[in-house]
Amino acid sequence: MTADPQRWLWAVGALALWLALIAVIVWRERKARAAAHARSDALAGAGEGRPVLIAFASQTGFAEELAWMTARSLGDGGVGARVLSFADLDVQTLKSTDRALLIVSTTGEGDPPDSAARFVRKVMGEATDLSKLRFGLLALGDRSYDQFCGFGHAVDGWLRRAGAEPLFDMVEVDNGEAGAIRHWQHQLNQITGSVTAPDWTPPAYDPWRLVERTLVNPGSPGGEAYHLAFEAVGATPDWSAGDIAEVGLPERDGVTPGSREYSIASLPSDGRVEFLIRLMRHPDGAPGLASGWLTQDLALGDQVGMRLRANRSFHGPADETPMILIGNGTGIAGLRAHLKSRTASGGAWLLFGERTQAHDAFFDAELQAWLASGVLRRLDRSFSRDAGDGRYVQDLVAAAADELRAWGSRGAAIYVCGSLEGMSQGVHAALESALGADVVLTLLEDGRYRRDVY
Ligand SMILES: Cc1cc2nc3c(=O)[nH]c(=O)nc-3n(C[C@H](O)[C@H](O)[C@H](O)COP(=O)(O)O)c2cc1C
Repeated sequence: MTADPQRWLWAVGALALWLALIAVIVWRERKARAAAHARSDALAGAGEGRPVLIAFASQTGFAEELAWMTARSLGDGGVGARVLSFADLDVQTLKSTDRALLIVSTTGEGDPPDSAARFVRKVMGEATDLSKLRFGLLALGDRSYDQFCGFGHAVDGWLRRAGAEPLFDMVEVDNGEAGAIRHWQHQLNQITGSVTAPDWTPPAYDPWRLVERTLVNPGSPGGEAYHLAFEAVGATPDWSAGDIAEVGLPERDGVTPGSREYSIASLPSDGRVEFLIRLMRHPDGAPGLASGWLTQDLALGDQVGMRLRANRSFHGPADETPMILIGNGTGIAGLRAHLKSRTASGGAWLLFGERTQAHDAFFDAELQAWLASGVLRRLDRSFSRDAGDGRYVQDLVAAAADELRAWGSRGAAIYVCGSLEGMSQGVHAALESALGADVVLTLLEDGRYRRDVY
């Protein structure tokens, strides 16, 4: 114990500052939730009788988008709806609801979205009687993964075991397939008694023009990575750091191959949407469909169809909250948008891994400028192919355990962007060793550990 009054004053001051910071974070979070609740309440009052509960578990925003479209369709058919994220869903709400529509995606290797982590542990971990509940389930997934709609199946099985009665069989959506979504709309019509098919065509693509393309890693032992910039042909829309762009692929042999999603690396204030895209190659060396088209075939001045999608689960925290950004390869794109939107207030720490310092230190000049301005408090990079280094980003996480704990105790939020295999799993394990598995789970459940991995 110290008797020095000045030290005491410093300690009390630091504690007061910390408490104020936490209060601001909680207040901001509440404000955002209150806005969503207000939107939901307006829809809940749309019809007669008890509103249908619509709950979504979304990692990259698609399930959330479909949840609001579902609510609007019900509202148009005279049925009120209440929209909730799985993050806000509890067993009491389910018990007191007679009809629920659940829209859930699967991430990782058959895993639930991060925002559903608490629901999985607290609600699905316990036996419950939901025999008064009737439900419909829309499961989003992608058949190229081993566990297609893994979380959808887990929720379906759990609800049935709890005695809930399905209104119709689970609708599975493979990679946004329009036919399956139309089938879901058809089921909604059964609920509202409506015969007209609601217009659910996703928002049209807007035209954007390629204005810049630079190979950023000539000579790299890794695949070529390109920095691309597109300007809107019409008005530039608004978006936030963490959001995603869907780029429509051109028709080939009469077939439209759908779209590809890329993390946006810029902000509206840049006046353009920027990406960092790796040219993928097939084993025979042929370029990948989307990355080959965007990085090789498309010429400057050419137009593409693109729509921007809110990816709320990767939006940034309040500016006062320190951010720990972790990523590898082209995953720096989404992290760069966050760095661009930061001020020196909360500051950021970037841990980044690539192959070689000489060729793959992406956005180095910008990072140095952010270090100088104080936005970036600390920069740790590893280069796995460099002699004398050989580390991956997860090794940086492991080596910085003490400092991570210190940032954690100041309320920092952790954002991970990059490859799922290897990187995000390795980083997750390294975070668990550094902070403890319980702490990592709590961070995940509190939205202070967010991931955008692919
Ligand atoms: C990193 C990642 C992992 C995924 N893992 C799976 C999976 O294991 N099984 C599956 O069916 N779909 C998987 N998907 C596909 C998503 O479920 C699908 O894209 C869904 O439409 C996303 O919806 P959301 O934006 O609401 O999260 C994965 C997608 C990503 C980006």
